[in-house]
Amino acid sequence: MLLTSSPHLTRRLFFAASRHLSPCLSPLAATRSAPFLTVPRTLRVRSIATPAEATAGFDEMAAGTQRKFFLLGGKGGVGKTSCAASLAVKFANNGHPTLIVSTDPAHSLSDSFAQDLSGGTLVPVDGLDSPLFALEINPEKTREEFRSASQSSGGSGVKDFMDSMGLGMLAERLGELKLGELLDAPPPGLDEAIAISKVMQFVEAQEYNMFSRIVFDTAPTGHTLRLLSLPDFLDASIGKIMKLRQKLASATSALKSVFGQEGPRQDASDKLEQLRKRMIKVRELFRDTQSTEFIIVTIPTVMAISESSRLCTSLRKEHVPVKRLIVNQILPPPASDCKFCAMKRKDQMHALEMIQNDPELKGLKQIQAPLVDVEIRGVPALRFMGEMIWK
Ligand SMILES: Nc1ncnc2c1ncn2[C@@H]1O[C@H](COP(=O)(O)OP(=O)(O)OP(=O)(O)O)[C@@H](O)[C@H]1O
Repeated sequence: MLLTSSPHLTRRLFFAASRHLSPCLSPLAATRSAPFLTVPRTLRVRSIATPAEATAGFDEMAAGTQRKFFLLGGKGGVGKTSCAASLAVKFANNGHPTLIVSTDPAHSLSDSFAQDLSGGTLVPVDGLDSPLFALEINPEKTREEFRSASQSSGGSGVKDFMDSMGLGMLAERLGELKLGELLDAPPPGLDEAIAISKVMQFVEAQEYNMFSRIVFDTAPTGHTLRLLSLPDFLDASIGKIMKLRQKLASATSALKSVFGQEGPRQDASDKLEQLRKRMIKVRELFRDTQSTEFIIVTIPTVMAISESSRLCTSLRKEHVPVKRLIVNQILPPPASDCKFCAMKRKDQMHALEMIQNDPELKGLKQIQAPLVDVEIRGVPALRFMGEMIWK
């Protein structure tokens, strides 16, 4: 079994399990003439690219036992899950009971850890000495929970019912507030916002107090931006529902016996109020510089860096703390006369220069991570990646 707490041994075992690409494409090819198990890999992957911070500042990230949240996000396929999972493993190895949460509807935590972490509940990750748990949020389930609470508290079902009771005027008001639209056809991104509120529910509960580091593997940029702006929208929308419910309560007091649903309606009302409170907490959490940090993950291509710059602008607009930028999958200088590698590397260097000149990104602490010639999969590989990135 590929489990060990020794970084050196981990590296050796990881390499032993490695699958090799074409020597031309392999950034490590030049050093492969020597038996590869004995070559210190850290030396081989350090000599890359343009100015970057020497370390990620992991000590600062790991300092203190108060709970901290790290959200990793960026363009699709840049390595968000690998970076998030490697950070979670490193936190756990440093003694932090850690939870990694995927808010990406297309979960890949199970693939990244090479073990089944699905099911929408906390699952312990095997292969570590210290506690690491994973949670792949099930958006469909949370959407249904929200929908049923909403439907029973003023959605289109209530509207039809009120029409039939001859309370057309109130029904029109419902129409004005577009509640039917909100409740019957939730806007894109609602799944994630609800999912995050679910996470709050988890972290508020006593038995989850143990986690001092919570790492979020978020969905690609578009979804994540909607997630970050939705708490405001939902807070306002739910607020409207709540106000309307109060109006309804007085307007229909004479018909109470007909409605005859005080118990269930109160339940639904409470659920909405709880949801609204959680939304406010989520919004506060996203903006709290003491406890939260959004780490942008990118790769050295013009497209990815342009998108990262826009993401950074949006995060700042939302007052989400962002300090670090991971530039993943950087090719080391080609050690052979591979023209493809030379061209690719030149392209990457050009993209890295963009970061230095980008008003949004140039102030971030830049962490460069090399493209390695094996797929990052399983705890030993993630531990290895964590040692490269989170220094
Ligand atoms: N530095 C790296 N070197 C080599 N392979 C890498 C590196 N980083 C990530 N990968 C590989 O790239 C692929 C995509 O990585 P990952 O799933 O972490 O990206 P993602 O941004 O989370 O993707 P998605 O947007 O689809 O969720 C995986 O096969 C992973 O092993």
